[in-house]
Amino acid sequence: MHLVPPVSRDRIISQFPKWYTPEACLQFKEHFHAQVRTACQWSTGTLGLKISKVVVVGDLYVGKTSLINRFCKDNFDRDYKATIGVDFEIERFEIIGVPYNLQIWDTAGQEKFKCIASAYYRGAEVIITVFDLADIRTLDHTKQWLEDALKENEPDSSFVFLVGTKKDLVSDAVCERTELDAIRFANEMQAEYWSVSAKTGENVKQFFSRVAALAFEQSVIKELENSAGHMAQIGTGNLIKLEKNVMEIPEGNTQISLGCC
Ligand SMILES: Nc1nc2c(ncn2[C@@H]2O[C@H](COP(=O)(O)OP(=O)(O)OP(=O)(O)O)[C@@H](O)[C@H]2O)c(=O)[nH]1
Ligand SMILES: [Mg+2]
Repeated sequence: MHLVPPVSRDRIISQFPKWYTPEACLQFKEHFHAQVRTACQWSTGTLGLKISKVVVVGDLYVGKTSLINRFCKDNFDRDYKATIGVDFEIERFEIIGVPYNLQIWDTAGQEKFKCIASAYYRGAEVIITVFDLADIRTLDHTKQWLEDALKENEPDSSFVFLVGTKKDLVSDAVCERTELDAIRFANEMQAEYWSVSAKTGENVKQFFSRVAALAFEQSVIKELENSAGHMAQIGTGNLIKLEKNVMEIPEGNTQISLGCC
């Protein structure tokens, strides 16, 4: 029998992680939705794994692989090794007591690999669009990267993040100036904005915790809506039994409109 090791402490999320800046933030909430918390409390402890797909896109050399490696392996390589096509990592979390995985797809920024990479955009619950804070031209290209990724997905089905990397390479003044432009872009892209450094690790854990919490909550809400208040299936093959009157959700309501938490 294979025993699955426990999720590491820094992947256990019990409070809703905070945004980076209120000027480009997807949700201002500070707590998990009350109904989501209730549903998760009812889980039996024998849940299968729930998984969300995350796709990371952006120009070559902006630091996509480094960002993922800092988070998943806690390392940083100064040498550039171009990603060829795509690669992925699976990162385990436990969110308000429920096991949860992010499948993080790292794609190549080089033009010659774009057609391979774009084949993996489909079904992304989260799209992370990356640029280099030390190379402002890469910010200009983020809208095109996002457009290409959105084309492969249902409208309004993905959370979008805009991430400026290599924060350690720019002064605070340059970072602040670039952030003004980036926040404008983020608002136009309906994205949440973050500045990070894979080299120092600044904001990397906070960023991915935020990604995981938003994607987790969204997927639970979708399943509660689909279950129409009888039996919510959280993840493949795992059942969360719910009191009918507790979980009733108005029909056709796709917004998060379950009352304030
Ligand atoms: N100083 C600094 N360098 C970084 C940072 N992130 C990445 N780099 C460097 O930037 C270069 C490119 O990083 P990668 O992560 O390989 O870039 P990529 O976006 O994955 O590139 P492609 O795979 O070709 O699309 C490497 O030499 C990294 O060491 C950072 O936060 N700070
Ligand atoms: Mg790469």
